[in-house]
Amino acid sequence: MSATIIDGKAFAATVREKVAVHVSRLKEQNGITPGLAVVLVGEDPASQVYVRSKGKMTVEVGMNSYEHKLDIDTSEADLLTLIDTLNKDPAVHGILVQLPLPKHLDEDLVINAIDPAKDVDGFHISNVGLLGTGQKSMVPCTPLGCLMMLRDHHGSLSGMDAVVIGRSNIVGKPMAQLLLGDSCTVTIAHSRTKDLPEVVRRADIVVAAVGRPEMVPGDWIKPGATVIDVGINRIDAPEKGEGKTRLVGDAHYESCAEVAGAITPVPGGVGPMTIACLLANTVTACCRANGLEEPEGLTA
Ligand SMILES: Nc1nc(=O)c2c([nH]1)NC[C@@H]1CN(c3ccc(C(=O)N[C@@H](CCC(=O)O)C(=O)O)cc3)C=[N+]21
Repeated sequence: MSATIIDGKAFAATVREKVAVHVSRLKEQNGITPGLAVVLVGEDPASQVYVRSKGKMTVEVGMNSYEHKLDIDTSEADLLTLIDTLNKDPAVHGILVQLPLPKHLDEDLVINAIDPAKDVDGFHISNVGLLGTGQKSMVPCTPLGCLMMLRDHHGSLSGMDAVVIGRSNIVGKPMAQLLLGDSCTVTIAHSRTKDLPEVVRRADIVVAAVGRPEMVPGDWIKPGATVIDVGINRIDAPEKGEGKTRLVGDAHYESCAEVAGAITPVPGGVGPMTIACLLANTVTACCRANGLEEPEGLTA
């Protein structure tokens, strides 16, 4: 059997298209332009690339993009002052503070200083609590993108066995909540899980989100299962030439694709969906802030 490739890049383009339609409607009918503020502390090259790509796509869908680049040794007080200003700015509907932050800054404190209504990452404790209790919230972008692809591929997820590998606050835990919300039987596996291969072999849906290159081999996958690969790992690729690298996921793509029913590639899978969902969340936040009807199909 050879897996269907779930084309996250193409799917993300359709999500951005929907976002763009809603943005133009907001502009024409309501005179409102959604705005997304991205805060980057320090000069991590990978983070700079992501921030640039987010800014570009924000503008492409017709929204306003506000980039705040702060010095690596910015004080916590100064960062909190900026967040307070953005919280109060009516032109800003979404705020994203790029993670990880430099070590001298308390990540939890900073995230929880964001107005939950503008927390388009869905990382604020109040959004985490709302999601956990099945109430309307801002949903973390990566798990939301995974859910959209799964719903698109399967229709209903009800009754399916899902295994999420990884228990992070930004992917594993919210992913499990979303799958539970769609009536999957959910297992969260992690580094201490006993007999991980056996646990994964039971799954109809495998979400790999650990950040370990190619750690899930094909012989862990139940024939026909769907593999959602959240990992984006850069590894050496001497076969491409000296000093060259390539991106791989947390699943071993070739062997998994032989047994899976469907699989997301890396790159071109979950990554582009994460950014598309960030834009979707910004439109949702803008509609909620203005008491307007929310776009359909762009939230959980
Ligand atoms: N507050 C916060 N929110 C985030 O959502 C957040 C963050 N901090 N910090 C960094 C990570 C990383 N992240 C990615 C998004 C898209 C791709 C993406 O589109 N990747 C392409 C490949 C890009 C390449 O070629 O390097 C792909 O998978 O096809 C990757 C990584 C969001 N993050």
